[in-house]
Amino acid sequence: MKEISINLSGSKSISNRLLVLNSLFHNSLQLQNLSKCQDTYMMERALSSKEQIIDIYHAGTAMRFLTAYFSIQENRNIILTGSHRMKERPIKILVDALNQLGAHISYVENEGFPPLEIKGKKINHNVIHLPANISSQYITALCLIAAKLDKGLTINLEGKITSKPYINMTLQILNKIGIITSFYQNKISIEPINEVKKQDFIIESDWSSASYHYSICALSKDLKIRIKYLFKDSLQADRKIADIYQKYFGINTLFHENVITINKIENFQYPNFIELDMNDCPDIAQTVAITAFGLRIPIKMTGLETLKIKETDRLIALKNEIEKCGGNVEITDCSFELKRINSFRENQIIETYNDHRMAMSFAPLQLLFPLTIKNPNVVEKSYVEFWNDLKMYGIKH
Ligand SMILES: O=C(O)C1=C[C@@H](OP(=O)(O)O)[C@@H](O)[C@H](O)C1
Ligand SMILES: C=C(OP(=O)(O)O)C(=O)O
Repeated sequence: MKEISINLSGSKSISNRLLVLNSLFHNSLQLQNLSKCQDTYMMERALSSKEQIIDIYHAGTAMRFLTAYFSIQENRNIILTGSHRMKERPIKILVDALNQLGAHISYVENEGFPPLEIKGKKINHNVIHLPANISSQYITALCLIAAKLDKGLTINLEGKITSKPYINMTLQILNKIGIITSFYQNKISIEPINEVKKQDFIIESDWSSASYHYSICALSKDLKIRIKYLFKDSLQADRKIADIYQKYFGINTLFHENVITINKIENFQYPNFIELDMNDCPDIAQTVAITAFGLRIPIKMTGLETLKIKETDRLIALKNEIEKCGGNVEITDCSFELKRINSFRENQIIETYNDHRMAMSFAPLQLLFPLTIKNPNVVEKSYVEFWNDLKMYGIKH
């Protein structure tokens, strides 16, 4: 059996939260294993920028978290902008919430979308209501600045809460650095604090990046993959990949100290049909869809209402590209169903629509049949070493 060892960099979600907190709390945190990805670079660059126009390119977390961050930087006026796609990703819920709290944010081009003009000022109010069904990043953005407000913040969430583990991640990070929070039913409360203690924070590696190695393991003949610095008890939503692949795709995960090993379970009985709610972990929907396609297992995923406002409309992108390769897909606004898998159509050119996860989720299919991934460098948004790591499996771009 071939054994491969992979070293991933830190979680992009954890890294981008900690960078904002570090900036708010005078660099009290000594961060280790920070993500090397482009979205984290964009966050670092924005936080140290002295410019008036700050461009965060494709980074959703940077756009949302920095909107809140800059709104409380007194005496600083900036324009926060991003890529063409970022200007299509909605931000009104967060802007309305911050303005209701006392911030001064306006739209430079289209109402409800970046770019934003943010006039930093002291925020006076400390209770807010906002819809929770569009993006958890709006809620995280508010949580990150909450302890810096004089009276802290109470956030009342309305409707279904999407991507909830990401909110839990934010609150657990706040707790770890000494900020008191509570999250009960639909109400989050965060207490004010002036300073946090000087401390080290070691960032767990990125489970979303690990998901592509799970897919490779599932589509390979016989592989054992070791991935460093991933934990059973993780802050990350996409840790769920281990459970999904164990249950449906026959991949066993062993958690050792500081490292996991994954391999195929012998004589695994694959299901005839898979049904999954992905509302907690939207970023691995593409990985799971492609593994199911490669293994020829029909699958229905629900809870995907946020996929259409990510780097691209991921539901349409998945349908288009899977159908090119021989699948039959039906989508709605919030679901994806791979109904039939005909014979694989080789040598297709896979469009990536500027979405890193389209490139990375389709790449493992090359273990089964040849295909070409267009604009392979999009992977840098979250996983700079992706193609280098895939060379170890003989997968090239
Ligand atoms: O808070 C975070 O770090 C993230 C939250 C999720 O976004 P939504 O809450 O918009 O689904 C996820 O898709 C994104 O990649 C990262
Ligand atoms: C959706 C993603 O990122 P963001 O929303 O932060 O741009 C992602 O990484 O899949």
